[in-house]
Amino acid sequence: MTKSNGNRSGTRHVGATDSTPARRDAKTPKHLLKVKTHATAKEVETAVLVSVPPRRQTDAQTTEYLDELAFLIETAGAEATKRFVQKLEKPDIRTYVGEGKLAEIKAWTQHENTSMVVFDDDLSPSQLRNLEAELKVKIVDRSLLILDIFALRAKSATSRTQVELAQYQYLLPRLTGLWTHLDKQRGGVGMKGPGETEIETDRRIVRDRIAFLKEKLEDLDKQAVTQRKTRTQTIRVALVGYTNVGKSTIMNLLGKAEVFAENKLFATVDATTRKVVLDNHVPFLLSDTVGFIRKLPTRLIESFKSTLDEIREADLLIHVVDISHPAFEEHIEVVNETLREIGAADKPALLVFNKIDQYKPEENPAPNFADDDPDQEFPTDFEEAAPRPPLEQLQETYMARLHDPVVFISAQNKENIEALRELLARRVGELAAQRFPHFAAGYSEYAD
Ligand SMILES: Nc1nc2c(ncn2[C@@H]2O[C@H](COP(=O)(O)OP(=O)(O)OP(=O)(O)O)[C@@H](O)[C@H]2O)c(=O)[nH]1
Ligand SMILES: [Mg+2]
Repeated sequence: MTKSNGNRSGTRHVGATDSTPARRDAKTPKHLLKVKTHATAKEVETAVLVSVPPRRQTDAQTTEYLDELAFLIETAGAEATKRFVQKLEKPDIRTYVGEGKLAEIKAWTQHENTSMVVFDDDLSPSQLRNLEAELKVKIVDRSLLILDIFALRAKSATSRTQVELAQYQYLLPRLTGLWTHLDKQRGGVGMKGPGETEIETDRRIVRDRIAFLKEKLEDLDKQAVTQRKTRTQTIRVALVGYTNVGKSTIMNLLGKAEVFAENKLFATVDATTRKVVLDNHVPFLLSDTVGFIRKLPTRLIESFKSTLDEIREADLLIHVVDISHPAFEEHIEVVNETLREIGAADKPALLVFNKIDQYKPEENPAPNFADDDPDQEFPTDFEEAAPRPPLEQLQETYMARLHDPVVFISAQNKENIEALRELLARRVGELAAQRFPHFAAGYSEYAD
């Protein structure tokens, strides 16, 4: 772990890791790369997490969200070492947190090894600038963090172009802040200086680049559409769900594919499609897709259009849920909401509750910042989360409550996979019978 203070004296970080397509692409202007790239430290970077929950949010939820943010940080290759929480009606317009909290954060970052301060929301360009001026460490917001992870994971031409486009769209309104490191050199010179001209030049370059990337994506999209047209004779099924729930693991089980599955968020960024034949049933195409997460910026969702087309064009969705996660019900909501946003909410779906091996009833998710964080301002109003019911009870509740078929499995221990296969084969059979009625006689044995 580094003893020096991270990026304090270095170039500021505005959206790229060393692995970003932006950086590898020879067409990106050199001077832009210089300002937008930070050295990916060989040592583990340390991060301070900051959250401003609205007053109605329970402490258990706040902990849950901070745990998720810490997991995102870990996935990006850094380590969360401290959490600051301030309950406010809404974040401060100037510095996201209030003055007092900002002073506390500053005192901490000055005395403890801190590479960056990470905010669990998106910051406005002016908040970003003010915080950077005040704290003098790398400032990272939620979009930037997710973009960094996507950049690390994106492999295909399409997903790399999508990430690069999203990075430049993130960068554009924030370009003014890029020149703050010149302030000292400019001294008493007024606000209009060579810096401003350079910003305008950079804005133009970035806009050109955005236009170029959009065109490139359109071309890639056309190719993908042509490719997908050849698949119209086959039923298409897409795995969807919150990130890290086990989609790729299920894909590997059903599709005999080797898809990268890992206990990290956003292990999958590229969509993968495999032909699946379950025993003697109707063959179908199964796609593994990028996971969803709360507060996923709409802009980011939009730039992943081609990946999400895989979901939009599917005949059936397998919505995978990690039932061992304390916030699984909220995750279901986030996924349903995201499906609504991308126009895929009305598709037939199977709900698959995964990780039953890890489900622990009676467990209360307790806030863990209460004990070790003297800064928190609301220790008294901790609301206990209700204990979780036994698995059997949960199963009955869900089976009774939902219209869609439900199945409970452990992809890891291969528990109840047969039930999933049967359900899937039956649903695909039914859909095939509707889509291709003239063939119906051929598979009447399972289209019951
Ligand atoms: N205990 C347990 N772990 C599981 C199970 N299924 C998957 N996992 C683990 O959960 C982690 C995430 O699995 P993935 O298959 O990568 O999840 P994903 O939904 O594809 O994740 P992203 O691509 O990141 O959105 C891995 O470490 C898996 O080994 C299960 O049934 N039980
Ligand atoms: Mg995956």
